[in-house]
Amino acid sequence: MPSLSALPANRHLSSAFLPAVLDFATSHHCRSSPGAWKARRFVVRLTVSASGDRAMSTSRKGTGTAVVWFRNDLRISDNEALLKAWQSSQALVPLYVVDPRLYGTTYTFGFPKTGELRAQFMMESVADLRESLRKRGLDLIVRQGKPEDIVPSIVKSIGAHTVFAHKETCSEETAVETGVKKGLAKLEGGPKSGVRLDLVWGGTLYHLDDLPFSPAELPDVYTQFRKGVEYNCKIRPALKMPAQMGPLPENLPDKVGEPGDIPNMADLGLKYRDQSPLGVMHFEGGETAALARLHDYFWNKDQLKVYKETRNGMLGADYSTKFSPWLAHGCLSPRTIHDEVKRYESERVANDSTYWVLFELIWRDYFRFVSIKYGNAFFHIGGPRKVVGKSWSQNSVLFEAWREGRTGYPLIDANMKELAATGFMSNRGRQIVCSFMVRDLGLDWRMGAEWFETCLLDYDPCSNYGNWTYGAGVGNDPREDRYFSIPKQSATYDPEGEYVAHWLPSLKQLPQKQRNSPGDAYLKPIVPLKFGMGGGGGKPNNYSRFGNKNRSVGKVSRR
Ligand SMILES: Cc1cc2nc3c(=O)[nH]c(=O)nc-3n(C[C@H](O)[C@H](O)[C@H](O)COP(=O)(O)OP(=O)(O)OC[C@H]3O[C@@H](n4cnc5c(N)ncnc54)[C@H](O)[C@@H]3O)c2cc1C
Ligand SMILES: Nc1ncnc2c1ncn2[C@@H]1O[C@H](COP(=O)(O)OP(=O)(O)OP(=O)(O)O)[C@@H](O)[C@H]1O
Repeated sequence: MPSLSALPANRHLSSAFLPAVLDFATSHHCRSSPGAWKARRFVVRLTVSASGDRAMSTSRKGTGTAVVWFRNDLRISDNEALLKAWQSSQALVPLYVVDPRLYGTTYTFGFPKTGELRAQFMMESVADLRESLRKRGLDLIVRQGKPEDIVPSIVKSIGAHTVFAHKETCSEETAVETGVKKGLAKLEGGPKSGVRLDLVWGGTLYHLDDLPFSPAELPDVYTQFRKGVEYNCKIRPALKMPAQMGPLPENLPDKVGEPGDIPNMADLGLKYRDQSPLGVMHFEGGETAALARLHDYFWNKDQLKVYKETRNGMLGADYSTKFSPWLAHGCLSPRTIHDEVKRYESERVANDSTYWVLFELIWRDYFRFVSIKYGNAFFHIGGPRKVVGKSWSQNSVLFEAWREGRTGYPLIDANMKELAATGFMSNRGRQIVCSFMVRDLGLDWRMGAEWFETCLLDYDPCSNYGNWTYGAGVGNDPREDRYFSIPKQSATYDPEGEYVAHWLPSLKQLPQKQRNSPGDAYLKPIVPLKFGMGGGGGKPNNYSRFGNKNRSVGKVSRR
């Protein structure tokens, strides 16, 4: 079987390569059995005891028909819901439901719930999934409506015994799961009809069942979580998927009608808009593009070995992996990335950088598990820590200036323009604009979080609200007063003003050193900075958790 590194460089994977790419897996095995955390306490141990292999069987012994309901798992590789549906049936129907609520408005401030660029990315991902399923002898049924109505109606038409899907954690998504369950229970025969919704866990690096603590006991500090999982758990290998997964049920069109068109932007009530060519790269939705990016970043460009030094950049495709949009929609699984990191470490080099990609993916896991622990508090103004007594302004003049990139601070304005034009912003930029909005403008952090929810290609409720509550001092951060000084951040991360001039062309005419403090040559700052332009202040943050270049990493490195 060809390995990823044997694939064609600098372009998307050809269809001929895809099935082989999807089947790669490593020989790592998981220590825990499902549900094991329930019986365990959080005990940090320095060794991992292997209690047996947990290789997923890929034989098909099922009966009847099953449905796989695709949600934020728009991939074939490492897809346990798909694999289980295939194993438990003789015929399988893949289904994607375009839920109109996702194209409504955000909860508190009424922004578009899904902006045009993310909607486009999602539909590209669905189209790519359909192509890949067709190559495996299946197809994708696409319907518009509420999953609570559509899933049971498809089940009824084809007489399926089980619906397999991935479990989500936030209340909007879990409410849909509950609705689907209820809809299935209402089918002829009621709950006794025996049609089941089988929700499987599958979007994280560490499996929920393998955690050394229950979600309720999850540590409130990231480092404790990370050490707990690193010392006690093994990451499961990406699942092997069968090369062919057909057949579809006989006479499927007679039962359910045509497979259904993938909506265009007008169908979703949106206008087509392309990502700005000024963006870090063009993000194309779908697993094919995701695997091509993984291959390109790790193997062609060999960037993984320097990731930790470059990851705080803001310009260009390769300062960081750019995996997040694909991860958010499940086009790429973190375990696939992990397997590839391990292969890279054995074939090329293992260093702090190769580890650091996993370190960041553990942050992603952490916020997902935190969302289980804290439920809707994650979205409330007081956050997981239920902070009360802080005054939060909703001043629309300040907010509009922030959102449109007109604050008079080039670093803020450039980042906000990049977000609106491309649906992407660097991690460095996100931290800075969040701090400025909350600490300097004193605005309600939820306005920022909801605007990010609209715009980001990689929007994911857990990572977004987790990071916003963290940045606003109401989340999982031992420090409440994390402040990013704009002068310091500009001097460290954009000393020549290249980034700001890229997004604010009028600054190009200024000498490089002046671009981040242009004085009268740019807009008047909308507010003074909390700690002035000196760049210091009471508690500036040059020592963020995100491991910038000023920080010694020895303490967290496992090596
Ligand atoms: C205010 C704010 C809001 C954010 N909202 C989101 C969001 O909605 N969706 C999202 O995926 N990320 C979010 N992030 C996290 C982070 O900024 C992005 O994941 C990262 O910039 C994506 O670029 P990359 O894939 O090149 O990351 P890399 O630096 O290459 O990191 C690799 C992967 O690690 C994960 N990761 C890295 N940093 C974080 C982090 N701080 N929290 C969680 N996971 C992380 C991502 O999955 C990322 O793809 C947010 C950060 C902040 C400060
Ligand atoms: N996937 C998601 N994306 C964005 N926001 C979400 C998501 N899931 C849940 N939420 C948010 O969760 C919150 C749920 O609010 P709701 O009023 O239904 O419950 P609540 O009364 O606030 O919570 P509780 O009943 O726990 O007190 C809303 O703020 C909603 O926007």
